[in-house]
Amino acid sequence: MEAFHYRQHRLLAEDVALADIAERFGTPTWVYSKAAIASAFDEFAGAAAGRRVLVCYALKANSNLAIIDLLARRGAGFDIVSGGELERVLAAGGDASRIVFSGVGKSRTEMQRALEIGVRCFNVESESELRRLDEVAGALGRRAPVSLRVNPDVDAGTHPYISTGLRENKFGIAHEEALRVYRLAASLPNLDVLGIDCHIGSQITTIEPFLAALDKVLELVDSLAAAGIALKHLDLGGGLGIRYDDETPPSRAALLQAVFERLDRHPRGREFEVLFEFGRSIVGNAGVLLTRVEYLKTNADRHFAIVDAAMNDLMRPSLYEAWHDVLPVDASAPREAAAWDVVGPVCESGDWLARGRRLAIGEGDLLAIMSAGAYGMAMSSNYNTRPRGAEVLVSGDKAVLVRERERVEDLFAHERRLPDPLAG
Ligand SMILES: Cc1ncc(COP(=O)(O)O)c(C=O)c1O
Ligand SMILES: N[C@@H](CCCC[NH3+])C(=O)O
Repeated sequence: MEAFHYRQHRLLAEDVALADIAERFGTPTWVYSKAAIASAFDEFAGAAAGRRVLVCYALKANSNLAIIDLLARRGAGFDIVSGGELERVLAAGGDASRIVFSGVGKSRTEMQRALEIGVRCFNVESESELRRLDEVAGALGRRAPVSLRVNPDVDAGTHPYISTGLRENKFGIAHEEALRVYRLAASLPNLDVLGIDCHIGSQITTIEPFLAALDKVLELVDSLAAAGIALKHLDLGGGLGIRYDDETPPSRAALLQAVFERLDRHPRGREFEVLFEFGRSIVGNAGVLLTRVEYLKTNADRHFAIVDAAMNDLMRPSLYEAWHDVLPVDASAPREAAAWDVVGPVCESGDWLARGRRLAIGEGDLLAIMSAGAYGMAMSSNYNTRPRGAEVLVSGDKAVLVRERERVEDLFAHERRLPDPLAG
């Protein structure tokens, strides 16, 4: 059964009516389905059965502690990109030895902390970072486990803002440079070269780019072996897309099977442990943003439904012109359907969540902005001093608060009025 579905015209999350959640917790509120998150992760884990595979959940997609906890209990590893995300994994009970640390700009402090707690691997993205990591590890008297993130120059066919595997992107080490940088890594005294890493982009809806990147990775693995550098793992990144509108991404199992088939054709393909860093495909369709219509407003040109969620809550539409389906929470009352622009209260013309949607809605109605589990709350801000919404996790007929709604006073709690010397 779909996690979000209608029963007698009422939209439910599992067995809980979204209208009841709005009543209990207010709006805007993010609602996640535990079963949907668990089954997405389990589909990856099931497809990997019989192989040495670690699916590392990319925290950046949604870093709520309850979600980390849920995935940690199912055996997930974690892909992090900051010291903050590292602390979240630990606070949620995740295991340091299952963390891979990605990102182009790791600070010394972040490196120290990650070495102290013993992360699984650093995905290093530049020569300077490699040298710094060696130095930081040496000062601590430790060895740093490393992979180099290589940039395979593969077009993943995604929105230009989220492609990462092209030569022009800031990510990774150019494919042609990789052998030289690996030699450097192998020569530095405080590093252990463990693997190779590659992540080509996000919301990828076909299998081909993953296989093209894997081929480039395997070519490198062979050149490295010839140079006497033997790797233990391949980290193939994340990036599998989901259905927002009419996309038809491969299933999680189909992607993993295609990858394993390709690996099996390589003479040493079975020797490597395989890591993945999936984010969106685990949580994206497991969450919605629940919002209430404040006002309807029609001018000569457009119909606007002004809702209580905005671009500060879900910025994907304004940032990428991303499509999110919009569903009425109560689909029973027939009203004349018009084409509505669903917009928020923020003072920006770019503040919209959906445009030109045929919806039958009235003031006070509840709407669900669908497929909002990934890069929703995680990318939200407090622009216009808007407290961010609550987060609720549903399991069966239970709904629990997993993040309280912010209060306005929280938002300026760390600010100061003019201190004395400047007050005059
Ligand atoms: C290094 C890295 N790993 C994993 C991910 C997760 O990607 P996705 O949510 O598309 O699976 C990202 C984001 O694109 C990333 O930058
Ligand atoms: N934040 C983006 C994806 C970027 C993925 C992070 N590398 C989105 O909402 O689609």
